[in-house]
Amino acid sequence: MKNDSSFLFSGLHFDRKKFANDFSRFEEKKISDKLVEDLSLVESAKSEAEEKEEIEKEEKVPARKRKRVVSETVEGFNVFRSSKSESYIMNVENEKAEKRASKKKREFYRQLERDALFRKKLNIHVSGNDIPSPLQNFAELSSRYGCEPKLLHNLEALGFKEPTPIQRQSMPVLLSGRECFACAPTGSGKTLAFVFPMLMKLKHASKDGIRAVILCPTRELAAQTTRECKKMAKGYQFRVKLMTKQIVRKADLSKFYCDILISTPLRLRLAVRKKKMDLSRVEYLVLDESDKLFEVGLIKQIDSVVKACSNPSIIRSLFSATLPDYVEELARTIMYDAVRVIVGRKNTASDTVKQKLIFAGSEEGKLLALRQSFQESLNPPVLIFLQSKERAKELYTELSVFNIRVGVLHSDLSQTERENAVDDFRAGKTWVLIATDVIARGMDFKGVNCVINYDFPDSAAAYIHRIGRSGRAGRSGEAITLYTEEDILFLRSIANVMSASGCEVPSHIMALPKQKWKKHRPQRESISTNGKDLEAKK
Ligand SMILES: Nc1ncnc2c1ncn2[C@@H]1O[C@H](COP(=O)(O)OP(=O)(O)OP(=O)(O)O)[C@@H](O)[C@H]1O
Repeated sequence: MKNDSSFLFSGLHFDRKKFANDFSRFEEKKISDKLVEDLSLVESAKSEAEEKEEIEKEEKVPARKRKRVVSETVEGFNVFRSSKSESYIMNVENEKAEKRASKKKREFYRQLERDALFRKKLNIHVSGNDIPSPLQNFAELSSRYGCEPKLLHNLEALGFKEPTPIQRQSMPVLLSGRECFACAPTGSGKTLAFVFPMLMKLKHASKDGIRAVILCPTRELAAQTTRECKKMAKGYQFRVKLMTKQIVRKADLSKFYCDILISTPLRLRLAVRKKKMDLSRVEYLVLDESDKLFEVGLIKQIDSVVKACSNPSIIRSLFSATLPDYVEELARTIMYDAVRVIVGRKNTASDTVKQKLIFAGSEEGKLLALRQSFQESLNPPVLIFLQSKERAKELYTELSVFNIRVGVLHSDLSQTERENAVDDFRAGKTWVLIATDVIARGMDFKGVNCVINYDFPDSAAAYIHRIGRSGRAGRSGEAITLYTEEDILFLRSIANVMSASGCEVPSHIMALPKQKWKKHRPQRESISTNGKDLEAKK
C-alpha cells in the first residue's frame, strides 16, 4: 500500500506486524485464486461473461453477498475483513472449483457415452487408453485438429464427402499423436486414414531428412499409394517419393531427403544397409497390409527398417483388412500405448461382395467352366487369380485366343510390363486381368465387377484380400471361387468367411470338418483343354 499512488489511499499506513494473521490469510487467498485460475484453464472454451452468469445462477448466492466477493480485489482492504467472511469466500471459491470440476466430469462421461453409441452404430470397436472421439465429419479435422482449409479442400475435390468408419476413428487417434493398429474391410478407405493425418502433421515441406515412411508389400501397391498421397497433397510442396530401383542404385543415400517415402521393405532395407539411407528422423511410420509384412519372408526386412527408424517420438501405425492374433502380439512389442481400432468383425470379407463357390471337378473342368461363363456373359472388368506365375501364363495363353481383351500380371514380367498391365486394366483397355497374388492386396481398381479365384486361395486371408478387389468404396461386386477335389479339405474356412459376411453357403459345406490351415498350394495339372472343345475357341 505504501507505494500506492492513488490519492484515495494516501496517508494510509499498513502495519504488517499488527495485522500479521490477516496478512497470512490474504496470502492464502492469493494461492486459492491461482488454484481456481488453473482449474478454469481446463474448462471448455466459454466466454468469461457466460461463465460468471452460469456460476451465479448455480450458486444462488444473494446479490449483496456476491458483491462482497467481487469487491475483494482492492488490495489492502481485505485485511480488515473478519475471519468469518474470509473463510466464507474460501468456501465459495472452493465450491466454484468443485462445481466446475464435477461439471467437467459429467460432460466427459456424457461424451464417452455419445462416442460409444456412435461407434456402435458404425460397428467400430476400440481398445486402449484415452481414445479420442470419432469424427462426425471431415470439418472436424479443422475444428478439432486445425487442418488447413486448403488441405481439406483436396478431400472435397476428390469427391470424399463423409469419412468412412475407419477414417472416423483412426484419424483422430493418429492426430492425437497416438500409435494405432487398425483393421477394416477391403476397400474401406484405409489409405486416406493414414495418409491424411500424416500430411496434416507434417504441415509443410521441409528438407529435414526423411520425415515419414509408408511400407507396402508390393511395388504396385507402393506406386498406387504414392499416387494417392500426391493427390491428397495437391497444392503443397511436399516431396512424396516412391523408392524406385533407380534411387536404390545410387551410391550414397545419406543425404537423401523427402517428406514422405513409400517403399517395399526389401528396397528400403537395401537402401539403409548398403547405401547409408538415414531413417533416424522419421516421425511417422506406416506398415500397410501389416499382416503380410509380418510374414516369415518379410519380417527380417521389417525388423531392420523399424530399428533404423530410431526417432524416439516416432508414431507407428499398422493397417490391414486382416489382422491375425500373432500380428497383434508382435505389434504390441514394438508399439507404445497403441490404440486398437477394428471396423466390423476382424478378418471378414467386405459385405458388398456376393460370393459363390463352384465345384469344377478337375483342372479341365475349371477351364471349360470359365470359357462357358465368358461365352454366356462377360461383365468386365474381371480379375482372375491363380496360384503361380506359370499357371497365370498358361491361362493367359488359353484365353488370348478368344475374342476378349485379356492381360496378365506376374513377377516374371519387367517393371514396365507390370505397370502397363495395371494401367491397361485401369483404363479399360483390357477387360480381363489374369494375375497372381502380387496384386491381391491393396490394389484399388475402380469398379471390378467380378473376381474369379481360378485357383483356390492359399489362405483365408488371401481369399479376403483377393475378393476385396471388387465391391470397393460401397460398390457391389461378385466373387466366384472354383474348387476341385484337392481343395475340399480347406473349403470350410472359406465357407466360414462367406457366411460371416452374410452369404449363403450350402449346408453340406458348412458340415465339413474344420481344418487347421497354413498354406495350400497343391500341385495342379497344367491348364489346357487338351484339344477338347476346340470349336468354341474359333
Ligand atoms: N471418405 C471416402 N468417401 C468415398 N470414397 C472414399 C473415401 N475414402 C476413400 N475412398 C475411396 O475408396 C476406395 C478404397 O480405398 P482404399 O484403397 O484406401 O481402401 P483400403 O481400405 O485400403 O482397401 P484394401 O484393404 O483393399 O487395401 C478408393 O477408391 C478411395 O478413393
